[in-house]
This record gives sequence, C-alpha cells and structure tokens, in this order.
Amino acid sequence: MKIKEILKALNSVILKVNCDENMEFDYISSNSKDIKENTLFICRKGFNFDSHKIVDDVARNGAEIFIVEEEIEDYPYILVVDSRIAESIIADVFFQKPYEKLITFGVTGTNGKTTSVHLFHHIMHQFGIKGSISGTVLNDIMGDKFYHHNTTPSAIEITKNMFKTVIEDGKYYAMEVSSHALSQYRVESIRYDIVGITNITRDHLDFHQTFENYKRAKLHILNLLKPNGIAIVNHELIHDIPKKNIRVVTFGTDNNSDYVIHEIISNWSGIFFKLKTPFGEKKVVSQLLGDFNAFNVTLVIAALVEIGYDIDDVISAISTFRGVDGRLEIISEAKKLGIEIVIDFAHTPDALEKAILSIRKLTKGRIITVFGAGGQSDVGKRPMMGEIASKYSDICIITTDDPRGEDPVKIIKDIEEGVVSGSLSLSIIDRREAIDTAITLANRGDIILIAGRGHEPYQVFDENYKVPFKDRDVAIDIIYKKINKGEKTFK
Ligand SMILES: CC(=O)N[C@H]1[C@@H](OP(=O)(O)OP(=O)(O)OC[C@H]2O[C@@H](n3ccc(=O)[nH]c3=O)[C@H](O)[C@@H]2O)O[C@H](CO)[C@@H](O)[C@@H]1O[C@H](C)C(=O)N[C@@H](C)C(=O)N[C@H](CCC(=O)O)C(=O)O
Ligand SMILES: Nc1ncnc2c1ncn2[C@@H]1O[C@H](COP(=O)(O)OP(=O)(O)OP(=O)(O)O)[C@@H](O)[C@H]1O
Repeated sequence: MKIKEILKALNSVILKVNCDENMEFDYISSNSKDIKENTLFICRKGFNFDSHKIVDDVARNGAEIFIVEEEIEDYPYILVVDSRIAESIIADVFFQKPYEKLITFGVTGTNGKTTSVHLFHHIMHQFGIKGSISGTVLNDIMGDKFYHHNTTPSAIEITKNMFKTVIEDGKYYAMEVSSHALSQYRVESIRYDIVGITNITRDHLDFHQTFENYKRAKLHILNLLKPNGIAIVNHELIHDIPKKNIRVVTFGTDNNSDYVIHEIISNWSGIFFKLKTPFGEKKVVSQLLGDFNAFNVTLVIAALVEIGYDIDDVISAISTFRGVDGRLEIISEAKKLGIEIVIDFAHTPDALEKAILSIRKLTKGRIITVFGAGGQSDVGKRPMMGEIASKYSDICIITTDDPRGEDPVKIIKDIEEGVVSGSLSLSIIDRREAIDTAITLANRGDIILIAGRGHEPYQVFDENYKVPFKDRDVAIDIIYKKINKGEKTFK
C-alpha cells in the first residue's frame, strides 16, 4: 500500500508529512515484537513505554516508515496529534473496513459482556453460521482459539482479526468492548450493526477517575453504530442515552422495556423466565445459573431478533448453552462432601451482590463467600465489596485476589473497612488456605461461593511473579485431600 492511500484518511490528525507519499509499506504494527519487512510502525507514548525511543531497533527489524507523536531523526515519518487515533484509522484503511462485510456485535457494560458474547457465538453455531469472537476469556477467530491479555485488543489486532474472518468467509464478529478500549480509540474506526450495553455500575475508577467519565466512555459505543445499527440497552440506562437519531431497543424488568423479563425461576438446573416481546410472550429456559443471566440472555435474544432472526429459533438455541468457564460454575465434586461450591468471576460490588443473592435462592443452608479484590484497580470498590459480602453472606472469608504489585495485607484491610459490624467475617491471606477453611466450615447443605477470579489460571502477585492458581482446580484438589483423609462426611 502507498502512503498516499492513508494520508487522506489521516488528514484530521496530521501535523507534518516527512516522507514521499509514493513510499510503499506491506505491513502495519504498533508493537516492536511484531515487525515484518517493510512495516509501517506506529510509535506511541504509552502509560509504561515510549516506543519513539526504539525506532532504531524497529528499523533494523524491517520498519521503513514511522507514525510519530514527536519528530524523529534519520527515518521517514508522519507526525500526528495522537497515535492511537492514527492507529485506528490506518488499520481501517489497510484492512479495507472488514466490518462492512460482517455482522458486527459489540457488547459493553460493567458485567455480562463475556457471557453475552459467548452466548451469541453459541447461537450462531447452532444456526450453522461461522464467525469470530473476542473477549476476556477467549478469542476464537474462525476456529483459531487463543487468549489475549486485553479484553479488547489494539485497533490493529481487532481489524486484522475481522479481516481474517472475512477472508475465511465468516459472517459475524462479536466482541467485548471495554471502557479502556473505548477511551483509547481501540475501536474508534469499527462500526457495529448491533451494540449491547449490559449495565453500568461502579468499576475501573482508578482509570476513569469518576463514575461519570466511566459511564461516558461506555456510552461512546453508541457513536460507533453503522447507519442502520441498533443499540440494545438495559432499560435502567434509558435516561443516559443521548437524544440522537439511533434505534434503541431496551430490555429489563421495567414494564416499559421493549423486552420485559418477568417471573424468573432459579434453581440448580438454571433459570426459567417469561419474556414479553414485540412478537408476543415467550418462555425462556437457560442452563445459566443466576437471575442476572436473564438480562444477558435477553440482550442476546433482542440483538438477534432485531436483525431478523426468528425469535423461537433463537430461544430454542439458548437452551443448549452451558455457560462460560468461571461464571457461576458449579464444582460437582463438592457434592461428595454434601456441600455445593460455585466459582464466579464477580469482581465488582454489583456483580458480587447479584452473585450472592442469586445463590441465596438456591439454598436453605448458609452461604460462605471467599473473595478478595484485585490490585492496581479501583481502590474505592474494596470496602463496598466488604460490606456487600458480609451483609449478604452468613460467613465471609476475605483473602488475596491478584495483588498485581500491591501489598495483599493492605488490600484486605481496605476490604475489612466495609465489613458490617456483627457479621461473621475472617481474613486469611493465603487464598488456598481461605478456600480450605471455607470447605472445613461448610456443613451439609451450605454453599461456598469463591468469587473474583473465575476462569483465571494464574494468581498475579506482580509483573514478574505469577503462580498457577485456578480456583476450580484448587477447590477440587482440597476436596479430594479431605475425602482421602476422611475429614468430612460423604453425601
Ligand atoms: C493502561 C492501558 O490500558 N494500557 C493499554 C495501552 O497500552 P499503552 O498505550 O500504555 O502501551 P505501553 O505499554 O505504554 O507501550 C506504548 C507503545 O509501545 C509499544 N511497545 C511497548 C513495549 C515494547 O517492548 N515494544 C513496543 O513496541 C506498545 O505496543 C505501545 O504501542 O494499549 C495497549 C494496546 O491496546 C494495551 O495492551 C494496554 O493494556 C494494558 C496491558 C492493560 O493492562 N490494560 C488494562 C487496564 C485494560 O485495558 N483493561 C481492559 C479490560 C478491563 C476490564 O473490563 O476488566 C481491556 O480491554 O483489556
Ligand atoms: N447482567 C449482569 N448483571 C450483574 N452481574 C453480572 C451480569 N452478568 C454477569 N455478572 C457477574 O459478572 C461476572 C463477570 O461476568 P462476565 O464475564 O460475563 O462479565 P464481563 O463484563 O465480561 O466482565 P469482565 O470484562 O471483567 O470479564 C459474573 O461472574 C457475574 O458475577
């Protein structure tokens, strides 16, 4: 591709062009670990690193032209106001707007993104339609499955994955869109057929500073719709939707919603609820545990139905979806001890409250909640989580999550500040010991909720020290040790 092909698109961010516009490049990258011959390299002053400082290394590996935020010597470059915006524009031109050839579904919200995107993928597979998904737990790009450290990857990676989907004849691309990605222009050039907003409750205030900023970042997704795109929005947010010319379809328990959820029945086999829809009243059965999943399920029903799929076919395909790893996942081995253990990724106050209250409906026994809070992330939510867990559980055990460089004891103290007085709460720093204690304390009929880390395979103490620790595997290991030592009665 010739430089002149991107100049027009970049027009609004260019400060200076210091290269021949007939120069050609064959590859684009903003990551020095991903350079090929004749690469156009995008330098950025990031939060941790300034890649303007490594232009010599990058050039040695094959970069020929640079996009920069400050002038460099010795190499041809284009100086821009903001490299992040430039990256999204260049990716868009280089990969020829692949989203135009796909059904694109972008889901944002504090909780429920992963579940909604995976459910959408499942239904499309049931319909025999191929496509891709990306998000926290898994990227599945036309069957090529891998984990990415970001919920929403960089603009180049997303667009490249969409391009691959088009080339391999995929029909859709469903993705989780984080608030970080929205404010860092990672999805700025993408256009969606459908955007979904699950809910907006407190999280990530370390990054966004205020809840209003966080909400604004999330709602920005509404600016990224295709001309005939549809926004499927939780009815609770109706007053936050800007008055623009976009098609908004709402869901929720409020009778004014377009899709009204009512009469949710929850048990160990899942949820059953009734749904008032523009196509009449429907009954929905899902294997997902937890009332809150009625919202995720309805978001996906509305998304598919509003773009033309038959509502009965969609509802029927939902019943075979077994859920996502680490989201109210039952550890069946616990039954051998006469108790129940559920693993859940709840790591925000709202999610924790909803998870505990959902479980409350499943037992007459006690709820023992084992949880902590991640380091380097929204300190203010810690006491709120302490309050919620101690208020709604019978016993709460505060422990270590992923400290990410912070002192685990300090994090636990922050959580303890919110613990309701008179509640039964103890703190055990070592997560394995905390889970072990919960299992020891549990009586027949009790439920242990191990919250906060869900599917995550490593406990991250700091950048250089992470240890394998999957809540599910640890819980199962402890169960078998107790069985072998005869420590607990069998069911
Ligand atoms: C704070 C933050 O959001 N950082 C994101 C941001 O990085 P950055 O721009 O600050 O990059 P940087 O690490 O300083 O490096 C600057 C530039 O140098 C390049 N570089 C850097 C080092 C090197 O050796 N070579 C090299 O070329 C980098 O590719 C980058 O272009 O842009 C990168 C590319 O998109 C992201 O990978 C990175 O996510 C970091 C890893 C991160 O932890 N982000 C979290 C906060 C985040 O984004 N989380 C949300 C989900 C939140 C949730 O819902 O739980 C997400 O979408 O993942
Ligand atoms: N609709 C919902 N309302 C409230 N809580 C929810 C909802 N859906 C899921 N949760 C809770 O949030 C947790 C994370 O769910 P999920 O992974 O689907 O969300 P997410 O938005 O992808 O989160 P993240 O981006 O942090 O991975 C679940 O384990 C559950 O506790």
